[in-house]
Amino acid sequence: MSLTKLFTLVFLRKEDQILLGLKKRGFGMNKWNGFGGKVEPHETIIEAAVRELSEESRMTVKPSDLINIAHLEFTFHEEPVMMDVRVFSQKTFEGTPKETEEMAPKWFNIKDLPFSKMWPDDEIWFPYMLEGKKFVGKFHYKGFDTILHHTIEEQESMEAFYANRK
Ligand SMILES: CNc1ncnc2c1ncn2[C@@H]1O[C@H](COP(=O)(O)OP(=O)(O)OP(=O)(O)O)[C@@H](O)[C@H]1O
Repeated sequence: MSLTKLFTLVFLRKEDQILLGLKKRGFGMNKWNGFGGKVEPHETIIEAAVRELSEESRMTVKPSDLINIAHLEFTFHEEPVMMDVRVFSQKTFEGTPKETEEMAPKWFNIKDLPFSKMWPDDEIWFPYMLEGKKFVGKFHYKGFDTILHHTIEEQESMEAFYANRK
């Protein structure tokens, strides 16, 4: 793999609901997803997670409140780039979700998620997140609709996973 790009992905939770946003432009357009984007060179992963959440939904979280629940890796057939996605979940936040240039946010009941309008990998790993598990998921795509293969491994802690990764 010649190039790794770092991304964040944040999910806010409220009772039996989860906040998703309909992406209005760019990568993943017309799909529901959590809020996130590329980590810029001058910022930490946590700073990027807080910034992207605010830019895309106008919701605010304290950096120290964000809980890293998963690490996802996406690769694409015959593409040299690996997407390294850090996933966070949080029940403590401030604000009312507002539509922005990039996303239209909406609360969904966790039993009624719009998987047919989400990334195909979401349907595979969301159950782990919704059960409160920590995990590492790796997905290899052909195009943007077909997963050629994937793995998911539960983790004791994400800190231990990153510490033990070479
Ligand atoms: C392939 N399967 C996938 N499954 C679930 N989620 C996926 C994903 N692939 C990308 N994602 C997430 O989608 C966002 C893209 O962010 P993206 O719009 O590219 O970033 P950013 O806002 O910095 O871009 P611009 O400012 O528009 O250039 C980012 O949260 C990233 O984690």
